[in-house]
Amino acid sequence: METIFGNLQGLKSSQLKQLQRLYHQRIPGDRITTPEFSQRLAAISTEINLPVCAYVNRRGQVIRVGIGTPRQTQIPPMELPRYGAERLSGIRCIATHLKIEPPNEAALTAMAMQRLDALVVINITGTGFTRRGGGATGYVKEAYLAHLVPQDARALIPSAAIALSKNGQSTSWTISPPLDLDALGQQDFIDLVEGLEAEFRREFIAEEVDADHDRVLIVGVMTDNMSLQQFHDTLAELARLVDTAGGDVLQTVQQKRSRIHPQTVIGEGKVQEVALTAQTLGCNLVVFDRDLSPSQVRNLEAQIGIRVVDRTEVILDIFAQRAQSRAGKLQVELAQLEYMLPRLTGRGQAMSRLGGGIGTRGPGETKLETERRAIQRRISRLQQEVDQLQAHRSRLRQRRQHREVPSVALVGYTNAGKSTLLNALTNAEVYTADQLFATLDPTTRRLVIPHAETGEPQGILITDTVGFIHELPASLMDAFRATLEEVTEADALLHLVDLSHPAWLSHIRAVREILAQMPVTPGPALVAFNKIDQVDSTTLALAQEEFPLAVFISASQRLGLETLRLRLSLLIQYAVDSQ
Ligand SMILES: Nc1nc2c(ncn2[C@@H]2O[C@H](COP(=O)(O)OP(=O)(O)OP(=O)(O)O)[C@@H](O)[C@H]2O)c(=O)[nH]1
Ligand SMILES: [Mg+2]
Repeated sequence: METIFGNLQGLKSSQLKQLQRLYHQRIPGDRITTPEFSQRLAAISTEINLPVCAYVNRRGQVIRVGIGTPRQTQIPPMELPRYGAERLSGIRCIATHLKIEPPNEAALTAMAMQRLDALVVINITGTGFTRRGGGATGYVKEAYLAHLVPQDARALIPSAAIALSKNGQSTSWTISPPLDLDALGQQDFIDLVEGLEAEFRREFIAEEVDADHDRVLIVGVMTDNMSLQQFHDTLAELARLVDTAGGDVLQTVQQKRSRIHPQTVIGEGKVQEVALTAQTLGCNLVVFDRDLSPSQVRNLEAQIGIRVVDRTEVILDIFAQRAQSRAGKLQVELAQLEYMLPRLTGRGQAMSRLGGGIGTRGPGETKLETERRAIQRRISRLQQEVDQLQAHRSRLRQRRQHREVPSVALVGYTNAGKSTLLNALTNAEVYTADQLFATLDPTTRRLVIPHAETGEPQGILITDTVGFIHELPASLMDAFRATLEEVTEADALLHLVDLSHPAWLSHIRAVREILAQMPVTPGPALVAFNKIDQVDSTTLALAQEEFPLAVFISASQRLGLETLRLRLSLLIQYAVDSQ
């Protein structure tokens, strides 16, 4: 098909034919362009008085002709051949430009985004003629040859999260001095691209962190309803989540917006910047700091050209990696399917909205339907299993209650030190780590504390639970209901807070919000501030003032544990009395 891209309005059919005939041109494999081809392109461009771009592959075939600038005619990422940071796309662009000037930044950016082999910008004179028997001449004033150059991508990763500078200084390309067409025609193209690719490869290998780590670009959007502090906390937490999931965060791009862009979350220019940054750094994953709708993911992926995921997907991924027990795996699978299902449906709807016609009939839609039903069946099976699990746990709990052993559930933000505390109090051996969501499965242990009234030793049960996080994905809440029931069924809660974390106050709020959303109201809670070995006196004083009833401990240093036991017994006493 000889499609001419861009706005064709006002073109004569003879002009359209001339443009289409460009597709029949063949450029010798080792030349960037030939004087004949350049003149011909310039002649058409002069006649229609519009810039024209021709895209040529390594075999010298013209694969795309468009009216407009390189930026306007650029190939959408999804249609580009597969390429990575170590390669070029194998496509070059020969563009005409109506003014006498070197390639501008928009054109160079388009080159970088598509990882073009090269960009030739032909300045046209506005005059010229066609010799008898064909052969245009005199249309070209001069030409510029631009191409990407390898750079040390690590220099692009500042510790503070800033985007590429607006003027593109940090993207590396070179532009030749103005060349005449003969000089341009004599450039050895194969030498140029092979030399460049060898360098790109060398650099890529040198900086490759780990082949099976995702190379991640984070996108943060600061909206009016959040403070700068909140925004930074969110981004820092997202970076930790990505890290925990096994990704390397190479860059963070931020945008301030009063409202989220409905189609792409961030604005059009920012999407371009993300695409460019991701290409330049060789990222293979873009992570957004908020939940994305299925159509937002689609739009973004189409424009950026690499996989785009949201925060929930990262959390689900961590859970999937952590799940050890059968129950844990079951609940994670359920959460993942529940997250996936509306996204599948969404895709189906989008496809049907395109209307009937070639490509929309046949197995596409039906396959999706079948897939959807299969997933739904699996979800109900899993849900049944979770119900059984729930019933089993509840029988265990009844047996305990029957023996009248009071119970306390350890709750708190992820990484607060819950498992460390359980281990310190009961000599349990629960896995602890400076990672988010180290624990998925609840562990219950017996703990002996003095009775509040008699002072006699009494046994209670204490359960370590899965950590909470801001905006805990709804699908996780649902899937983990069997596990979370440990929280609602306990007589009382011990709410552990990492006081050494700068966002401790907002962590308390997040935990309380999640507790408030639980179907059954949990028992009374005692707040315990942990990691006081890492806390300065100002913070300590502030916490004491805000939470006069709280206990201060260090689980790992075993500080304040005696006081904690005493306060726990008071809490139990109060909880049991008020039941
Ligand atoms: N400095 C200090 N570090 C602590 C203290 N208590 C726990 N930690 C550390 O905090 C990190 C998290 O501890 P965990 O016990 O795994 O935390 P958790 O609340 O169970 O976390 P999740 O299971 O991931 O939700 C570990 O690296 C612990 O060594 C403490 O009192 N002081
Ligand atoms: Mg834990």
